[in-house]
Amino acid sequence: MEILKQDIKLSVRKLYKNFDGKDVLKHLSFDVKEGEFLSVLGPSGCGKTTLLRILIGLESQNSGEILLDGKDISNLRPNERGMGIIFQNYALFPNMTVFENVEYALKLNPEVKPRSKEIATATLEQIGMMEHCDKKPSQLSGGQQQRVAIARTLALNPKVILLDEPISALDVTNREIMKRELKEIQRKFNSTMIFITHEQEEAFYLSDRIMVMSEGNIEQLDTPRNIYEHPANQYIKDFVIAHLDQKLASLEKCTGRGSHEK
Ligand SMILES: Nc1ncnc2c1ncn2[C@@H]1O[C@H](COP(=O)(O)OP(=O)(O)OP(=O)(O)O)[C@@H](O)[C@H]1O
Repeated sequence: MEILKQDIKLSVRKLYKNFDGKDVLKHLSFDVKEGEFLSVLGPSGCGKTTLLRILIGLESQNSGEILLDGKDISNLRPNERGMGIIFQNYALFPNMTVFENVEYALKLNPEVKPRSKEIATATLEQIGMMEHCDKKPSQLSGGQQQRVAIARTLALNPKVILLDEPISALDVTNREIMKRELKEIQRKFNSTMIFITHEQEEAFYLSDRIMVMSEGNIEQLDTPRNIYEHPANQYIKDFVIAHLDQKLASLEKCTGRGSHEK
């Protein structure tokens, strides 16, 4: 799928990382479009987290470039990159209320500080958490805590939001709810999101495009439909398609519906 140059938000060029003599990212190149939800899908150890940590600046690459809105940010500090990150464990401040958690980083920025209350209120309202604004994180469900973590990131209006397996820590019911909410939030805020996951269904449900990785390489980068209909190689057939078909078959078995009835 071709991307027009003016649509590119983030551009990664020949990103290479070596840990203790092992090539963990093998010269990855890819673009992310403005407003796109891109999933990075791969098994444990394929380099997903390393990629995310390099993008946000928590880890440095051995070589390669990261361009955001055409500007080279490869060597900037994390807080200078204009990106936000949402971790699996939410990382909320336990002693602060929901409102204080969202307002905290806004107050640290002199430019937005005067409007910190207004921005925190608007974001919490949009995300449906204003009614819980005086609660501490421990008084919230896992899904609600995750929503606060998302509100805290969105309030800072980052150019790109990175999500490190944000759904995996939730129980099955909350995971389904969060999946739907995440998609809604992304549409509402028109955010550019890069979502790390090892769950095939999650990636297929949420993404505009999926980047499938194995052992530091990109195996395929395309829309869910194109990947399903035109798997690039045997790895995609085994790791992605076979898994999805298996899930579909067990779903049909549970509901008593055959594939011809779809
Ligand atoms: N700080 C580090 N020092 C040495 N090796 C590391 C370091 N961080 C990651 N690695 C190695 O790099 C490889 C990729 O790890 P990474 O965490 O990026 O994979 P992943 O796809 O995110 O896996 P998971 O889903 O289990 O988190 C692994 O072999 C891992 O052991």
